[in-house]
Amino acid sequence: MGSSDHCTLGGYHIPKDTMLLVNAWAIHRDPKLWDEPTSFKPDRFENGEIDHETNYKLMPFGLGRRSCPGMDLARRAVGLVLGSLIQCFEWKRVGQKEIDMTEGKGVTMPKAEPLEALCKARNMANKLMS
Ligand code: HEM
Repeated sequence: MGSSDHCTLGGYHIPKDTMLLVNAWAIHRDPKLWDEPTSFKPDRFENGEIDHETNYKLMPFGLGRRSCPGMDLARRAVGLVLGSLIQCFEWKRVGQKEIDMTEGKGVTMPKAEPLEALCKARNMANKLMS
């Protein structure tokens, strides 16, 4: 689906019927918007620093009328799934080599080198499942 009419966005003229894609990958790594954009710093999201009503620099679920309708479910599920994987299993990497975090190509950001890991159910997980 393209733009329904001519318009100007950020100084650029957008003709009618243009398909415009937002490069969230670049916005999420823009050093003008983020301090050390490629560092893992979860504390940057503490204290409600990012106000989702007025601040559009974080958009993992898109924005506006066509944003992801599964956002609330996904936000709950991600924490629950990750917490369950950590709580129920013991995880080990294969070998001693540091895990290569290089990004591969693709819309869903695959790892360039697939992650291989060993997992073993903890005792409490067996109790939980039985
Ligand atoms: C971590 C998990 C998820 C992420 C990161 C995610 C992200 C996104 C993004 C970026 C879009 C495109 C928004 C746009 O075009 O601006 C989208 C659309 C959509 N998502 Fe999700 N999503 C997730 C989980 C889910 C779940 C759990 C559901 C359903 C149960 C869901 C259903 C949809 C649907 C139906 C659309 C299309 C909406 C439309 O085109 O009007 N998503 N999602």
